Amino acid sequence: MGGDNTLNDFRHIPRKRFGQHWLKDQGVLDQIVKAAELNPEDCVLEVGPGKGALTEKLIESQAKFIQAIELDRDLVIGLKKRFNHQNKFSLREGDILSAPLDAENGVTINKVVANIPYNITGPLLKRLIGELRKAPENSFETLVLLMQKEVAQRLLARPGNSNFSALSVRVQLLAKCQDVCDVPSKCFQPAPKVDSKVVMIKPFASIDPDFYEVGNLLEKLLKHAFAGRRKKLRNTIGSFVTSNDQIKEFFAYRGISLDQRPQEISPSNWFGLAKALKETCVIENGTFQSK
Ligand SMILES: C[S@@+](CC[C@H](N)C(=O)[O-])C[C@H]1O[C@@H](n2cnc3c(N)ncnc32)[C@H](O)[C@@H]1O
Repeated sequence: MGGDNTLNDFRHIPRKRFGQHWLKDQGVLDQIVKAAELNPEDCVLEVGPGKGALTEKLIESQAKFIQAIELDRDLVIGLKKRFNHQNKFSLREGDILSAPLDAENGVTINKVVANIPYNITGPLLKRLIGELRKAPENSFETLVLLMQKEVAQRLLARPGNSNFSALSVRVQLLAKCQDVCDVPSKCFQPAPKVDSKVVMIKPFASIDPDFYEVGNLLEKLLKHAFAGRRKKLRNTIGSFVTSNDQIKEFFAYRGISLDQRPQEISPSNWFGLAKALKETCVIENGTFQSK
């Protein structure tokens, strides 16, 4: 495409505050695009096109339309020069945490493909896939995201794994996560201090609206339990479990014990526990009391 595809096409000193690490490994760029399984119906959102290494591959793919959002004004100038003649591409200057998530040509975006700025990973995931207490604004079919390995491992971890955390529970209740590939720091220029990973996230298509009411309580429960992740449940949430017969029954029915630690409890059991609590408890002064 146009021959202008090196990282040095336009001079720009990478800005740390924008998490700027240019992906230079063609093999990884290809794997990201392949994982997104782009077809002629797809409209893709790219977060932070930077100098356009991934953008170029997305434009070359079968996807119908690419909507990119870039925060750094200096990069926007170079990107416009490089890609604005492409009629399947549009660039919005703005912050992905507040910019509209629709495409400028009116087409509904169904996939997100991005090498994301690490410093906004948490709020970005919340905006793109929603939260336990709040549905997302857009329901995307697939997200293929390159992120810090440590965070990716938490998204992928299963109960019992040392990386299993409150984030694992939150995300796994909202989406299916799959490992795509590891990305060592040498694949970037400049190289970040940490390694990365590409993850495919498929948000669940239908989430019961009641989910978010229970989710609100589950959020409190997770904070409480994972604040003492090495502690047995008995010592964090034990008092209201043992004082409530229905919750005791729930533990027995699901085969959960108060001698377990929070990272041993599956996402569906966490949700079930929150649901049972919602039916039987109220929160007063930050603690659970039987209704
Ligand atoms: C890790 S770089 C990826 C650049 C390019 N996609 C690549 O793969 O080489 C992250 C990009 O996101 C941009 N960015 C940072 N914060 C942003 C935000 N809040 N909204 C939109 N873009 C942002 C940065 O300027 C940078 O271009």
